[in-house]
This record gives sequence, C-alpha cells and structure tokens, in this order.
Amino acid sequence: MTETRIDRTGLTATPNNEGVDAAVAAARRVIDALLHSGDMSAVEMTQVAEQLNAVADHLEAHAPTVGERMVDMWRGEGVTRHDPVTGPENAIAPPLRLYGRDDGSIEGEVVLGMPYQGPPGCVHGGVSALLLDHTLGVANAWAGTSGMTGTLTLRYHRPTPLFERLTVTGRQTSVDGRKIYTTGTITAGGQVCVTAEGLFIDKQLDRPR
Ligand SMILES: CCCCCCCC/C=C\CCCCCCCC(=O)SCCNC(=O)CCNC(=O)[C@H](O)C(C)(C)COP(=O)(O)OP(=O)(O)OC[C@H]1O[C@@H](n2cnc3c(N)ncnc32)[C@H](O)[C@@H]1OP(=O)(O)O
Repeated sequence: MTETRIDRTGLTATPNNEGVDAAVAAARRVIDALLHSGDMSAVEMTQVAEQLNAVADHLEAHAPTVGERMVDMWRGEGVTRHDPVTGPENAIAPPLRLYGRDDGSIEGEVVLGMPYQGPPGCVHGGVSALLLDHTLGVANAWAGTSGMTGTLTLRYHRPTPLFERLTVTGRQTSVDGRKIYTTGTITAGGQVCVTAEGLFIDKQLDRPR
C-alpha cells in the first residue's frame, strides 16, 4: 500500500534530533527509567531528584510566560507540536506518528511501555481513548472537515498489550451539516483490541494571540 506522510500536509509534526525535541525525548527516557527502577534500584534516588529538580529550576527560570508560550505554540498553521499524543514537544506523548493512506484513512504505529499501563501488562483504557480521540481528530483534518469531539464511544474488545507494536487507525465516515462521524481502531498482531466511534462537531476555537 502506498502511504503519504501526513507530515507533508502540516498535520503531524516531525520530531527533530535537536532543540526541545531532543530534550523531550530525554525526558521520556527519564519517565520510563524511573518507572522501571521503582524502589528496586541501587541508584540513590534523592540524588536523582536533586538533579532533576535542578534541570526543572533551570528551565523554569528561563521560560516565557504561559501567555507568550500559548501564542507561540499555536502560531503554526494547523501543526500541533505540543499535543499529548503526537507532540514532539510533549514528554507525555508516546509519541504516535500518523500517516495518510490512499483510501482517505490514516494509520500510525506505536509501542507503549510501562508509563501507559492499566491492567497488568496492558494499556490503560484512558490512554487508548486518548490515542483514538486524537487519531480521529487528525483523520478529520486529513479528510478536510475537522471539529471538536462531541461524543466518543469506545468498545474494548480485548486487553491491549504493552511492549507490542500497536496499529492505530482513523477514518472519517460521513459529514452531516456540522456533525462529523469518524471511526477508529487499535489492533495488536492483527487482532482488534479497541474500536471507536466519534461524533465531532464542526467548531474551531480562536487561537491565542
Ligand atoms: C480540535 C483541535 C483543533 C486543532 C486544529 C489543528 C488542525 C488539525 C491538526 C490536528 C488535529 C488535532 C486533533 C485533536 C483531536 C482532539 C479533539 C478534542 O479532544 S476536542 C476537546 C474535547 N471536546 C470538547 O471539549 C468539546 C466541548 N463541547 C463543546 O464545545 C460544545 O458542546 C460543542 C462544540 C461540541 C457543540 O456545541 P455547539 O454550541 O457548537 O453546537 P450545538 O448547537 O450545541 O449542537 C449542534 C448539533 O450537534 C449536536 N451535538 C452537540 N454536542 C453534541 C455532543 N456532545 N454529542 C453529540 N451531539 C452533539 C447537537 O444536538 C446539535 O444537533 P442538531 O443540529 O440539533 O441535530
């Protein structure tokens, strides 16, 4: 199947190996490493906390105001670099990368580790909802008519595994006035774990200025 990178449309940001993206990638490693370590590590965690607080102090001391930053992060034309699913600037984003498919739907692959755990060894249901809400939103943008989530209905068919390659899909199925209908799935090893049906309402909020 031929795939078109959605990045070219300006919908999903491409991570850089430098600047804030590189720092955020390091922060993701820290989150993951802390959870892997727990209290089972010989590492002196008081010292780790001091080091991490020193980094946070340094960043906070040089950060712009929230207002300035909000304007800055919404300055791009439709690109979200900060969102919690695909955002290269957001350490809680796995991150998921999404690609357009020739049939008008979109698809991405991701492996989720311990920070996203719900049931033992499985993805938290709220995390699956997060991935699908965003993916359906991007599917709408890819299809040309986007909006805000009105209702998102999920069915959890089987537990979604951690540490395995997951495929996340989204597809706009119809538009009726301001109502946008969208579906999506999360599959693992070809088996459907979660299906989603979204009703989005065509409404755009003003960007901060
Ligand atoms: C969105 C980001 C944009 C980024 C742009 C970058 C470009 C794209 C790039 C990247 C994609 C990014 C992807 C992000 C994806 C994330 C999406 C989210 O998480 S969105 C946050 C969660 N959702 C809310 O917070 C909504 C809160 N609710 C509202 O604001 C309103 O209730 C809203 C807009 C949903 C409707 O309010 P009204 O005043 O505009 O519309 P009324 O007149 O009430 O309803 C119109 C029709 O829709 C139905 N309707 C309204 N709300 C409904 C609902 N919740 N469920 C079902 N139907 C609803 C009504 O029954 C009515 O239908 P009748 O015309 O009478 O047949």
